[in-house]
Amino acid sequence: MQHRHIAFIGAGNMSRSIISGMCNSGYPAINIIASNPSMPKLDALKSDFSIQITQQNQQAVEQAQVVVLAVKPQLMETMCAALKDSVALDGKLFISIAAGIDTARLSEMLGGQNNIIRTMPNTPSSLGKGMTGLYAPSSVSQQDREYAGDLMSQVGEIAWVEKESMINGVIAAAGSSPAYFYAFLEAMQKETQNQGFDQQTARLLVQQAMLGAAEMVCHNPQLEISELRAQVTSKGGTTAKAVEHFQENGIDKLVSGAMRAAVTRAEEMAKLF
Ligand SMILES: NC(=O)C1=CN([C@@H]2O[C@H](COP(=O)(O)OP(=O)(O)OC[C@H]3O[C@@H](n4cnc5c(N)ncnc54)[C@H](O)[C@@H]3O)[C@@H](O)[C@H]2O)C=CC1
Ligand SMILES: O=C(O)[C@@H]1CCC=N1
Repeated sequence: MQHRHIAFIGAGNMSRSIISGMCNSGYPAINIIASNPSMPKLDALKSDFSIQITQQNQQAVEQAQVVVLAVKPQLMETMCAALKDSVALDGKLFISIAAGIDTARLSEMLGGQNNIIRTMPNTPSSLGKGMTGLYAPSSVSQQDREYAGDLMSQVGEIAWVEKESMINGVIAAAGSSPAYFYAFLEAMQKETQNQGFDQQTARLLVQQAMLGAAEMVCHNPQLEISELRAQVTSKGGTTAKAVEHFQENGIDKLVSGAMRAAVTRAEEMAKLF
């Protein structure tokens, strides 16, 4: 990928994951700068990856061709207002990773800049196992799209969406969803402990089952997920009873309700911020 000068505004978990993926795949650290109001996360980034650091956003952005907007959604407006008043932004590519702020609103926050790509990554990016959805309005060049796609490919798989509203679908399916799996595993671990196992063994049992199941899905793209489920489910056996219990208690409705709640919240956030 092109090694453009890139600034990360906000040096939190997501920025760290992306920076780690970039450095591991040979992106020159000298071309990466991160800014954050406090020093500890910056110091860690410098010592782990030898990137440039600063506490001044404008200093990071001045030299950068690409600016990653990586602060929490509720802080985006104040951060962008200070930025547009202190640095010339024309000609730069902006890549937002924030949930619930659309490109039109980001453009407004940035004083009319319109070279903006929206992305929605997830936390497994920290292990290079991320899933990122991307959206670019038609005003963004092919070269800039390629750059953003290459960038997010450093930390996992990517999928472009045609319509911006579909980014909210990406949030529900991939951005937020690691937490759904954790919630499911927490419940499984608890019940495994109820069955008499100690905490550590209970965790090992459920986490290894989850890892194995995930690998089975990834390594068998030719099989529908329902077929993989069928392979575990002996007629009249234990799995059939467990799956029946899920179905009788409305697993599909529960899951779709949770995903819709995530989409609805993303829509609400778009109005709030
Ligand atoms: N955590 C997740 O699973 C995901 C988060 N996101 C989005 O990523 C963005 C960042 O999230 P995280 O990295 O999890 O948050 P985080 O809280 O770890 O990082 C945000 C960083 O921004 C810094 N910051 C606050 N005000 C600032 C300012 N004015 N200028 C520069 N830096 C400032 C904070 O000190 C913090 O280090 C959010 O917008 C979130 O919606 C997107 C996908 C997944
Ligand atoms: O919960 C959130 O709002 C963010 C976006 C996706 C994951 N975490």
